[in-house]
Amino acid sequence: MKIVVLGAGALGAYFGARWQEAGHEVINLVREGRAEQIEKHGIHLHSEMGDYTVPEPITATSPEQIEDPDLVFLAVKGYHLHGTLDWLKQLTQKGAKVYPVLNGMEHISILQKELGEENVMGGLSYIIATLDEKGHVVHTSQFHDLVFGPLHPSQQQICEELALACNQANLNANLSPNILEDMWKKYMFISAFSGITTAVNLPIGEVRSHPQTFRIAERILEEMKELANAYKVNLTDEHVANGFERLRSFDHEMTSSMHQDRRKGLPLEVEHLHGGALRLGSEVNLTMPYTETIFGMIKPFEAYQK
Ligand SMILES: NC(=O)C1=CN([C@@H]2O[C@H](COP(=O)(O)OP(=O)(O)OC[C@H]3O[C@@H](n4cnc5c(N)ncnc54)[C@H](OP(=O)(O)O)[C@@H]3O)[C@@H](O)[C@H]2O)C=CC1
Ligand SMILES: CC(C)(CO)C(=O)C(=O)O
Repeated sequence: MKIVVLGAGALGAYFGARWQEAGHEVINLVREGRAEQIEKHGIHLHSEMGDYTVPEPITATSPEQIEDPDLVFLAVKGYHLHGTLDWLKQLTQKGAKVYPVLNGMEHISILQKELGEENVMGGLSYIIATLDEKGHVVHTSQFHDLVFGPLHPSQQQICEELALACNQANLNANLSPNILEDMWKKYMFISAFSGITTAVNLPIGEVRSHPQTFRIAERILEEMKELANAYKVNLTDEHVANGFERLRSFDHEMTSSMHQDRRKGLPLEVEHLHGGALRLGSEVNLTMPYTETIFGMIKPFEAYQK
């Protein structure tokens, strides 16, 4: 497959490298700064699932340099989504489908409106990865999972081709028959996990040691379930219980990517995640007091620089 990685940061560079390792053609479509960094230091994975150096990383700095792309793996932060739309339009006009892997939900309707429903697949990822000072990927979890599926009947074939490509690679992949529900499950979970860890600036183990604090995470799961239900996605109390159980099962030091970003003094995706949930809630007259409080607590750090 010919895969364009748009957003060759922690997650994009990681999965791009895994596909390339399996023999697929991967083009990292990057801005100037990242192009220079890749030129200087290459793409390297420090990974619990096996280190890997991409022998000859391919970069492009404009879609005009790319012919016949099959797929765009879109792995930018929510606050960079709008900056990718022109390039995405050019790539979809060249025949590519877009697999967005961003946390959250708001980006889906934006992409569908801008690119056409037939061009936007559903997707998400479970991984814990970040970039070091050389722009190398540091992958610190035992999981490196991709979940994807069609949001439009015309996408079944590309999803099956991607599943085959993933089967050949050092990663876990799941072609989901109900990707919308899976995305909402992740959105529910990440709103609680990233919300509580980022707001109190502590890893999940510390949060768990204070039941009053941990309870807030459970309340956010419940609010997100109500929100999904308001959008006719059937999340249940069992999904809430599973999400809460997952938070219980994480290692003491485990934390969310948003909290890692707060620690590094990087911008935060809180507007896309919690802000997006509140906007969706207000459209269906759903009040979400815990989500609103967490949103307000994180907001001052959104553009915080060390
Ligand atoms: N990291 C993780 O463990 C996980 C992340 N996610 C989600 O995945 C998404 C990506 O996260 P992550 O990989 O951590 O983010 P990173 O910040 O590491 O990477 C994002 C990359 O996008 C690039 N980018 C931004 N705008 C553009 C543009 N217009 N054109 C080309 N490249 C662009 C940035 O490059 P530049 O240097 O030019 O700014 C950067 O390299 C987020 O939504 C996150 O929530 C989900 C699960 C886990
Ligand atoms: C829940 C987790 C760690 C797993 O991928 C994640 O998505 C994040 O922190 O952004």
